[in-house]
Amino acid sequence: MSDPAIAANGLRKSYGETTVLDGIDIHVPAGTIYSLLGPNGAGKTTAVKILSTLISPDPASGPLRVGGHDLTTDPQAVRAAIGVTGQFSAVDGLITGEENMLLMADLNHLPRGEGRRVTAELLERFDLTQAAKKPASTYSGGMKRRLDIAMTLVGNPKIIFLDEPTTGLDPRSRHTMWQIIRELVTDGVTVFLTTQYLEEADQLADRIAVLTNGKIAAQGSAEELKRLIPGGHVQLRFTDPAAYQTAALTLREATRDDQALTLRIPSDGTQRELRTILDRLDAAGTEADELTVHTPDLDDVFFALTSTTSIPAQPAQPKEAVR
Ligand SMILES: Nc1ncnc2c1ncn2[C@@H]1O[C@H](COP(=O)(O)OP(=O)(O)OP(=O)(O)O)[C@@H](O)[C@H]1O
Repeated sequence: MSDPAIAANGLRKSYGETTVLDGIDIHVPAGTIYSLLGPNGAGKTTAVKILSTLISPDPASGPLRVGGHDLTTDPQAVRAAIGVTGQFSAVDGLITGEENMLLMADLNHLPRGEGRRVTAELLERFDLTQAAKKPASTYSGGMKRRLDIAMTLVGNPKIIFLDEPTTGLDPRSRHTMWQIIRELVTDGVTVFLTTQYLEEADQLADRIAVLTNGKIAAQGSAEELKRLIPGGHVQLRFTDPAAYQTAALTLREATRDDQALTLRIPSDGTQRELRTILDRLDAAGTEADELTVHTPDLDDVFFALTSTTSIPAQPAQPKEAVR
């Protein structure tokens, strides 16, 4: 297996008495999307700045490697492997989109012809060819973000840090950006994404880490995180009262709704649990007309993990997923 794109162990950062990152571990396999989620001020931007060599970690941190290079001893090699698109865009509004791109090509020491070729290709890819000769200050928010990512790609980075890439964008531009991020990964790029939108992490990330109080409170896929908090259940709906009665006698732990002919069984929604329920129904010779798995959504998880109180016993009404 190849080296992880990012392997940070015991990452620490304090400002005076304030501990912002209290020894967090981040492991991102190459070619995947990792999302760091956390409330405002949790330390997401600090983590991005450290991993992209903009600020130093505390010396007490464990080994930190990005792109296979040690962050402390070989920051130049890390810089050559990464691209960063931050909350403060690198786009210069006074010059055209094309000129911004050519400037990046110069900064990356691309020969002139090569710079022009890459610029034309990226402007085309990000649907900016028509606007290429206009000053970037005339671009919409979505166009500026696309130009910003295009500029990051001029250096052909293997790892890209996107710090809140869709904040302030309208839904259509946000979806375009999601598509761009997915395509980056298809091309083999690793994406480290911070976002304040849970839906964004849910849509894009292979792995999500929830950062709170300087520590990672939980990490996993969106589905794994959703299973961490209570509220999941399987609902079975019947049209035949006799089938319903048989099932209710078989699944005695279920909550009954005799009017609606539905049974609700607490479950984490895993394949194993579903199979067990279906096997028990089979053994009793009965069959449900509809089976629905209800899982808490990522909002429920986020609030449960980042609130100061413990996980609520009654989370908000879970979203439904008919399977
Ligand atoms: N240079 C600094 N000196 C002192 N404190 C700092 C400095 N930079 C950041 N902080 C503090 O570190 C904490 C984390 O900030 P950071 O910007 O990393 O959070 P964030 O999770 O990115 O938040 P947001 O979503 O609001 O951007 C905040 O409390 C912030 O005030």
